Amino acid sequence: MAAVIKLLSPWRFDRFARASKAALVSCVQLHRSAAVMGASVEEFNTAKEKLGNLKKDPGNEVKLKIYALFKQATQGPCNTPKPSMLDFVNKAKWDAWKSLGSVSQEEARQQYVDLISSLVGTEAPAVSAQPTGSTKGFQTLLVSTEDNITTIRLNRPEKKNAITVEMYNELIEALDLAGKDDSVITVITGSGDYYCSGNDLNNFTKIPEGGVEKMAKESGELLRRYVKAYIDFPKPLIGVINGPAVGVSVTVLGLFDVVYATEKATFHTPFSQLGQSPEGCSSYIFPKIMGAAKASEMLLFNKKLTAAQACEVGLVTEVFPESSFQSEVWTRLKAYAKLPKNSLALSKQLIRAVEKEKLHAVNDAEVERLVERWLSDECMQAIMSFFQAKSKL
Ligand SMILES: CCC/C=C/C(=O)SCCNC(=O)CCNC(=O)[C@H](O)C(C)(C)COP(=O)([O-])OP(=O)([O-])OC[C@H]1O[C@@H](n2cnc3c(N)ncnc32)[C@H](O)[C@@H]1OP(=O)([O-])[O-]
Repeated sequence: MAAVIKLLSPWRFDRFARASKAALVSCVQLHRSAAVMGASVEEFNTAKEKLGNLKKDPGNEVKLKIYALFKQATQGPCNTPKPSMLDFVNKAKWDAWKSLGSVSQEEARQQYVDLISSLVGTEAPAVSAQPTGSTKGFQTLLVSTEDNITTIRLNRPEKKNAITVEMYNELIEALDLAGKDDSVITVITGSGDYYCSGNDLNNFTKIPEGGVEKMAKESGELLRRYVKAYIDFPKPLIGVINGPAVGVSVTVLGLFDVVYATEKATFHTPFSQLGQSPEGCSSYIFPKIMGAAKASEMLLFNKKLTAAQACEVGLVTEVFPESSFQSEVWTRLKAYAKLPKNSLALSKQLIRAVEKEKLHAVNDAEVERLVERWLSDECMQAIMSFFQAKSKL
């Protein structure tokens, strides 16, 4: 580990940034005739320059992410042989690159730009009393505002963006800030090959002094606030589902205004498998949008839907081919974000107002049931099985 820290020290990092520039030149040459959507090569280039001007060392974990995104953006998925266990530095870099899986070069470029702008944003002096996504630093999210769009990117790709207690709290805060900033629309998406693997099951292993009852009560309160943040969100909220989605990351999609998915996304709510029960207002919204039987297949019998099936039942608005997903979706979102801000927000609020009270009541009831479930033998047994299976790998 000491070796990793040494290699990625600020001095070495500068060298890495300079080496990256050479690689970038070839990338620009390669792509100079291509029509570039999403983050352009120029934006990528600018982000790379901004990286060299960072005053604060962003830490090894972030540097590894920057490295991985750069490699993915310029060379594509990692196909090089795995370095030996004793080659700590190259192994750490290889692991970071490999964890991006099959993320496209275009998406990696977008994530690289978002990551650098979020790092620059946290260093920039506040220019306005009004909070904006781009001036807030988070540990588990990348939040940036550009072209009238605030993007909240779940950013634990090595854990498939599983939602820790910290991430729940940060998402609540990020949504609160996005609701108040100058952006016209807000987007939630994921880093890496998954959109999100749902609740981080390690949340259940951190038992406070008051015991499991206290843990269940606190988790319930957190979940209630988390779902409330979606119910009350005041402007259009768009899901850009870049890969598989599990559990609570699927259920809250019913509270989004529009959901765009890549064809490789899947939608899975394995609640009964985990001895749990539905949340995110899905016990009300899913039967409403897809009919009781289709909702039961998902919420009771753990049926995993493909993106096309999720679109057929109305959970997903539109499915895109993986190869053009990022460019098509972001082109469309940039056009949406040019529409009049207040008209969009007020129209969304009218649509939501009809059901708001009902949704809060459903949220309360679902949380109450889940708090009981978390204390049940069925649930504890299921969580133990997950960790037992993991330890056998
Ligand atoms: C609170 C409200 C109620 C919420 C309900 C829900 O959301 S219910 C839904 C709850 N969610 C679930 O039941 C999903 C549980 N997870 C899974 O079933 C699988 O991980 C997978 C199918 C998501 C991906 O399989 P794959 O073979 O492609 O990848 P991989 O397995 O190698 O994963 C890479 C690393 O990430 C780790 N990690 C990933 N997800 C979680 C998680 N949720 N938790 C903890 N850790 C998680 C994984 O352990 C591994 O860590 P390691 O070993 O490197 O230290």
